[in-house]
Amino acid sequence: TQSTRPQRLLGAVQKNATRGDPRSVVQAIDQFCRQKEWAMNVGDEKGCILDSVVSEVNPATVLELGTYCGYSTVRIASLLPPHAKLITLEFNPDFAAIARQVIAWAGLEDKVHLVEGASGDWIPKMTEQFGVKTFDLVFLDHWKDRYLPDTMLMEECGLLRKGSILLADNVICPGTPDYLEYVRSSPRYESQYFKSHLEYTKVEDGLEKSVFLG
Ligand SMILES: Cc1ncnc2c1ncn2[C@@H]1O[C@H](/C=C/CNC(=O)c2cc(-c3ccc(F)cc3)cc(O)c2O)C[C@H]1O
Ligand SMILES: [Mg+2]
Repeated sequence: TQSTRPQRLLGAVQKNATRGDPRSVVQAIDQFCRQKEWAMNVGDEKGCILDSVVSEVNPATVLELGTYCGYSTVRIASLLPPHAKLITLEFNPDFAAIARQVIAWAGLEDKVHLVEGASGDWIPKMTEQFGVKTFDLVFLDHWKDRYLPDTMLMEECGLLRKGSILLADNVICPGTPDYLEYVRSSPRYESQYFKSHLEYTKVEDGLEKSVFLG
């Protein structure tokens, strides 16, 4: 039977990356996506912006919405301090299965909790299930029409504190117009756009970094 693109991406990691070396996993995926098959990972160019925001925030608690194959999960987790926790939500079981193996190959399973399910169902359960009070950093990279409703849900559930950072991928391409309008016009956020390019292409895209002001 035919393999899927995520399965072929995992194969490239297992073939070209060194077990326990997150940077080699990231490099193997970027090489696969540039040379073989495009895939919707945040990629190397926007990935450097992601790295700089993670390093600056130095978060103890991170929430990622939309794991896919685990590329950004590995990038983020590899930069976390010792006892920090990254919870990543993925509702497609096939993607989740691939992501688990990518995260394991990188040797980061102790820092990552991959939860299979929909963000809308799990955001309200974060505190009771994982003992998380608030998130220091949220990386939004799931269905683009879910960014705004999930942000409002996180506010309602008290998961954001004064200074929590939201970092959103694809605010230009494919685009998240309602989310962008919200974080840029709301007095409760201070937003900044990081211009970049759609992963592995010359098309414009960027990340929006928004600080929750409480
Ligand atoms: C609500 C919810 N809960 C849990 N997991 C969720 C979820 N919604 C999606 N997910 C999971 O996240 C992943 C979805 C990500 C959606 N990302 C995209 O659709 C996406 C699309 C492009 C793109 C750009 C130009 C083009 F021409 C074509 C594609 C680029 C990107 O960087 C993207 O993130 C996989 C899915 O199972
Ligand atoms: Mg994306």
